[in-house]
Amino acid sequence: MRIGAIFFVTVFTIKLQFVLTDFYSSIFTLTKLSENESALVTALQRFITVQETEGQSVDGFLKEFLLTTEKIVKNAKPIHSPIDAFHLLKRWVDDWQKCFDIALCSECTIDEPEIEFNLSRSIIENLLGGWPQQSDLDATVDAIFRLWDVYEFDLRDFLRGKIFKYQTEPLTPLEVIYIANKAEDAKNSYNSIKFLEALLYEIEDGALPDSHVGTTQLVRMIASAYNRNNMPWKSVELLKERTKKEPENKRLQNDLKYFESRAKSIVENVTVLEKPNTNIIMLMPSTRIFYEEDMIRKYKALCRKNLKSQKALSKLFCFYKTTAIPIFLVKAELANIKPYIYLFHDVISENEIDFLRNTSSEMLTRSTVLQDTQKGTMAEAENRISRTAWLSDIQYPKLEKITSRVKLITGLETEYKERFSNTEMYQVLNYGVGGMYRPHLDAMYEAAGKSSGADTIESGDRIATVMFYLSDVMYGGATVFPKVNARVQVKKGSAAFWYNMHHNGDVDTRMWHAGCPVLVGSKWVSNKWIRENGQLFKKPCELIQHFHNVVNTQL
Ligand SMILES: O=C(O)CCC(=O)C(=O)O
Ligand SMILES: [Fe+2]
Repeated sequence: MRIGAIFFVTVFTIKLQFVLTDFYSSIFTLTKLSENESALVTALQRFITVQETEGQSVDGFLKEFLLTTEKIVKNAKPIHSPIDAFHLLKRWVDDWQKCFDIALCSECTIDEPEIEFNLSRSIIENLLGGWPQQSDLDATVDAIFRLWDVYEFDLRDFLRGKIFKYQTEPLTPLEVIYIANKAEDAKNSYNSIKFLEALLYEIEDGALPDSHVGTTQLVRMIASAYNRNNMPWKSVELLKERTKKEPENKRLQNDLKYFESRAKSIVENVTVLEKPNTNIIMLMPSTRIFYEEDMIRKYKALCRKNLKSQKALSKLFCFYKTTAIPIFLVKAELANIKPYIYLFHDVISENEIDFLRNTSSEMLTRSTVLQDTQKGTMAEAENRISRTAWLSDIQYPKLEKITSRVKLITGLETEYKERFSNTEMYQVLNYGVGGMYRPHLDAMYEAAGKSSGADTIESGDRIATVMFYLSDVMYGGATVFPKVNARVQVKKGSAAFWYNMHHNGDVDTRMWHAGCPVLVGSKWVSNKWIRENGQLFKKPCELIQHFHNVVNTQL
């Protein structure tokens, strides 16, 4: 019986049809996790009930966790923000795992509730293609730091679950300390101290509960962090303030004495806690692309502008087409003047968007970052936090209609073929927590850190990009062009179009662009890359006039 049980569990565990290497890299996969949590709750409820009916004592953690999680799952909200993702992953990686560990029983037989409960885990793991790991949680904390760095949202609001006008469940003090510790582990004292200070102020103001962590303990943690950063005078200041409130506290007095002597012994006290250079480069050090500081500064500034009001946005680069424009555009290109990015509104229907997203969904959960690298290069895969699916016009003839529309709006040949093609398959992307695509050029040439494959030799390079927006995003996620100071806001049903190459075949190095980190929402886009092949006798732009009623180039 016992051997049977072990065999049964093992079969379920190893019979994964596909393996998800991570969950954080797409909001879609995180949503799958959230949708399956109620099955875990049901399994835990059943486990507790059976144990109680059998007169066995039930572990206190299980009962308490069930109570809180039942409520959360009942009122489950979509996974929109990094806070939602953090809560979800923390539960799956730490708490649910702890439940199964508690119920793990090597001596049990198959008819015992422990086996049934652990089996339910294997079934769900099998269904999902994996179980979230510590690395998912770490990536989510990284995303929080990256988003704070780029968007500079109010940290105290953030702890209360508020990101600009979006409101979700607050972080618990223990969760904030967890995040602060992760920053400390990454030698990022600035973030660690800022998160702890925000927590202290929130607790002192009564906005967050101080359960589990007393404010005294928090003050001691902050003081010691300042001391580690050669700012013992700051530790002294904090503790002096605190000892006034708790004159009897011996620990505080001891700490104070120690920091006072440290302050005296240090010749040069640091006066300001330096914000580390936590730009997005440092988060993915293995990339082969080196960014100029200026590019990153502009990238961040453009991403941030995205959060300003529509009114402020409309002052930016703005350009309307008339029937006379195409000629003017060609001239502008030849004269090496500012390149243009066209924005088309309502260019893809709800029905087509659903088709692209739904058809990709299953592929997204199967595709791993590694599979993605087979199409591009390692550097390309590391450059973005998203999941990717490729849909071919041949396999899905419904897509041909969209492809002919691309031909109409661009004036370029767009037929998709397996070889010597005018275009590539549709690439559908869903971004993850803080998901982004770092600055890059779409053309495949070497200097952009990409290697070109056989298809590039046969079909030519990516002469132009048409990118459809398949979702709205509440905050963040704009497409920005740091070298030409342009930004395209995410708008469901719109498409952006630009040339990646000059008419002489050289890559247009002004067209560096990036997907800004997604702050709140789930961003879906689809690229249709147009190749050089077959475009020789085309006069790009000419056909735009036939479509000018859907053209709006306001960026
Ligand atoms: O998502 C975005 O805004 C940019 C995506 C992009 O540039 C790409 O997929 O090549
Ligand atoms: Fe791109």
